Amino acid sequence: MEVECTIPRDDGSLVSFIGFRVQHDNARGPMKGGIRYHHEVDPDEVNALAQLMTWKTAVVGLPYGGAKGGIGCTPKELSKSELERLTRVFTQKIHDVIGTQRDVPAPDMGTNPQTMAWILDEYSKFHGHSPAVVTGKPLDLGGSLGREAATGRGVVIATEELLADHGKSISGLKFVIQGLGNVGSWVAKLIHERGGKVIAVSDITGAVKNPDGIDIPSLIKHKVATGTLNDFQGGDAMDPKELLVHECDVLIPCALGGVLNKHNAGDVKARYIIEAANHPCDPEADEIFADKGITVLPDIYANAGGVTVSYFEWVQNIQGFMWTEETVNERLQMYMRNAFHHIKAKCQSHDCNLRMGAFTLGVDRVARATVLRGWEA
Ligand SMILES: NC(=O)C1=CN([C@@H]2O[C@H](COP(=O)(O)OP(=O)(O)OC[C@H]3O[C@@H](n4cnc5c(N)ncnc54)[C@H](OP(=O)(O)O)[C@@H]3O)[C@@H](O)[C@H]2O)C=CC1
Ligand SMILES: O=C(O)CCC(=O)C(=O)O
Repeated sequence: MEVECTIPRDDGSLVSFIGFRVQHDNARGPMKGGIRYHHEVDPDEVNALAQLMTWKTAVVGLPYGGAKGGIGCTPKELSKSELERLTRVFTQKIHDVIGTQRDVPAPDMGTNPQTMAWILDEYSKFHGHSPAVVTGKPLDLGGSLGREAATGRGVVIATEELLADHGKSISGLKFVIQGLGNVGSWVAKLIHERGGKVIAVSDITGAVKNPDGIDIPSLIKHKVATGTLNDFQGGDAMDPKELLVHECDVLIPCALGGVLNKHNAGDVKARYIIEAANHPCDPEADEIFADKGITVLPDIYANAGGVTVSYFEWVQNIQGFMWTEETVNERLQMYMRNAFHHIKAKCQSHDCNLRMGAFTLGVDRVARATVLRGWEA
């Protein structure tokens, strides 16, 4: 669905944005997926991201299908009240296609718990108080403990599983991270806490490196205070284009799609790539990585911690009972570990790599639900 959202700017002038909600599949349950605010949002991208959600929810065994939404805008150029008006108008246009048992949005790039609070409030004007219509909400409105950190925490659990499978652990390895937003900052923090050396980090404002390991809590403090990585005293500035091909053990893209492609894949020096972002590696890059013996942990598994804790949030809202953060984190670990073992089993039975194993697992589960419902052609 494509909708035009016209809002008054703070100066009274009118401006229009195009918003999308794509619902890909609901064989396994209500559709689920984030809403992205970014200037590159377009129908093809939202469609591809919605499909990824279908396979992702199936890979981790959640009772959901897949959807995704977005608005083509640059959130940093809009004031808080303009973002609120835009989110409310978008919700007015899509309220009758989303719903607790139909399609449940959540945050993605450029959106956050406040965005979800506005959607919840606007949706509830039409349908009555409906906390489970969105996840990733603020705690005061029924959000779950642990959701903010969940995608990053899931990425780190997935990384631990992969490294353990190769007889390694995070401690002492060198990591490079692209993006220091919700996902990237939690990935960096948790890797640092586990003794990994984060030797280079970038965001949209620049990149910083330190071969001895960056003090991540100080870097995050600096970014929160200044809004940028520039002028951080605990490392040297680097060319952001160099970041993805910087020497390291593990490369973790946590920002945009398509950043690893035929132009730079041949120069990547990492031994492992963990897809914390959605589709950061294009198919040509995948082939180059396979030839170079670089192991890629695919997005539909690696970043599934976010939607897993979104599921926990939805369950808590429906039950009207809040879990402790410890319970959320323990159950997240269980889902991520189980999924890794199920993917590995597919890799073994089909003699394929982790991406193919994850897709085979997800597609099989969706196909079984489709057939059981009697929907097959
Ligand atoms: N949030 C979630 O729960 C989930 C997110 N994902 C995926 O993870 C990725 C990141 O999402 P999230 O952290 O939520 O988004 P955020 O908007 O919180 O953060 C995005 C980060 O990417 C940085 N960035 C943007 N463009 C560039 C660039 N060209 N080079 C380097 N850094 C860049 C931003 O920089 P700056 O800080 O300067 O703006 C910011 O640090 C996306 O691909 C998303 O789809 C996947 C699963 C769940
Ligand atoms: O938490 C969710 O429901 C969706 C997260 C998401 O958009 C994603 O995994 O890409």
